[in-house]
Amino acid sequence: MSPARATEFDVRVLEDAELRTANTIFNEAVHEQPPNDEKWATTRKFYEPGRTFGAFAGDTMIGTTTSLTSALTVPGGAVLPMAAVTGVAVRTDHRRRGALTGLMREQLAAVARGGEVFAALHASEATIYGRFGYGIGTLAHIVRARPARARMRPEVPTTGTMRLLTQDEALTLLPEAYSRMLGAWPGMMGRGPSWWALCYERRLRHEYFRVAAHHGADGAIDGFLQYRPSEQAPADPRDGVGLVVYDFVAADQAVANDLWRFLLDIDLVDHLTAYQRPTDEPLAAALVDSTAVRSELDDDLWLRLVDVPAALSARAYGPADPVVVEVVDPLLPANTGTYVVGAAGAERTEAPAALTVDPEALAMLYLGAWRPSQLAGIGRVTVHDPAALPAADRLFGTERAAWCGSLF
Ligand SMILES: CC(=O)SCCNC(=O)CCNC(=O)[C@H](O)C(C)(C)COP(=O)(O)OP(=O)(O)OC[C@H]1O[C@@H](n2cnc3c(N)ncnc32)[C@H](O)[C@@H]1OP(=O)(O)O
Repeated sequence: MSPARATEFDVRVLEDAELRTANTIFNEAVHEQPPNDEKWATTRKFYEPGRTFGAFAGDTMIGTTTSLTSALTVPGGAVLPMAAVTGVAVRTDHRRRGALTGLMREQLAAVARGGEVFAALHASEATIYGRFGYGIGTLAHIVRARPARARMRPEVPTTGTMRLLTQDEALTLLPEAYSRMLGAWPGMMGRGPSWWALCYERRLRHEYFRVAAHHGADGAIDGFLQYRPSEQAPADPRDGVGLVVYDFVAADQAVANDLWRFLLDIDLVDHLTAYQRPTDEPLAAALVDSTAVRSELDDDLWLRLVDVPAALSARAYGPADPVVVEVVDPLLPANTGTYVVGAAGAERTEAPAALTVDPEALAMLYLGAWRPSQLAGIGRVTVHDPAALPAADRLFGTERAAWCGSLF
């Protein structure tokens, strides 16, 4: 899909003094009350200097987008710079006139100029961002559990201890703990100070969130949870509340077991929802009653390869014969070209292409969320040489399912 729509608005980088207006436009677009002065003092910390754009009708800001400085773990373990796009909104009275298109064009051009290899976002609606070259790069499960029925099997390994953290402990201890786990999954993203301001400080200081950490045998934090009740406590506490888990990071399966055990053992909880769990998490099999949890497939990280040559050459590939892939990218034409992808890496070539992809399909393949043959079967990869598909499936496949696990 090509973003052919023209924009009738001026788009430029915002000054610091304009950020609160941008934040108000975003809050109103997602039906949230804009922050009061006290909450704004925390909220503004996630706006990094020079990374927020505004779209203007004359002197009036009518749309905005911003991004956090981040990074992406790619298959093989390399970590590359990424812009984590958020705060996207256009005022209701100026929609469908190209404001978003103008904002996306300017933002992607700036990300490319700044040398960030990827842009990524979580989409409010799945129909918006494909036209700008974003594709679903990682999938996740929404897990719904009935704690009363969800008991762990006795043989499930346990390790270390759980502890509730104060707000200050969470804000000081978790960034370093997370950075040690960043390479564990392809698809995990770097969490810089602006991410912690947006997703921890703002929530902990102004809403009712709890944080619990897991300490390993050496005393270091190797897993943690952020959660809150999903609704008002019932008049009769015995009816139980709903709990929603916003963050769940574990260094390994034994730690994840303990985090789940902790969550499922919290008293006076009727139902529990955890978003963004890995699609290959074996939780149901860890329970006495495997039907006490239900998993629903969800889109997770929408990825945009901004520098295709750098992205293709940075990841590891599975063992297979090389395949020549053509990329057609009307929005960032420097990416358009033909690449030979093989077990040893990827580089530009003049050889004829076996497959042709647009940036959205490439993003869906890049972290292994889909196989090339799957996308070929639904017409989203153009096949010039069908014999190349099995090799392409092996090349782009990953040892474990990619997982992002960070909302923003
Ligand atoms: C990463 C995040 O921050 S997620 C949060 C995103 N923000 C929101 O969802 C807030 C509510 N929505 C909005 O603010 C706006 O509707 C936006 C930002 C989604 C779209 O802004 P607009 O200025 O109306 O988009 P624009 O006019 O540039 O449209 C671009 C194209 O996307 C399409 N499009 C835009 N919004 C939608 C939508 N919600 N559903 C389907 N298609 C859409 C348009 O039809 C248009 O298609 P075309 O080029 O083929 O004609």
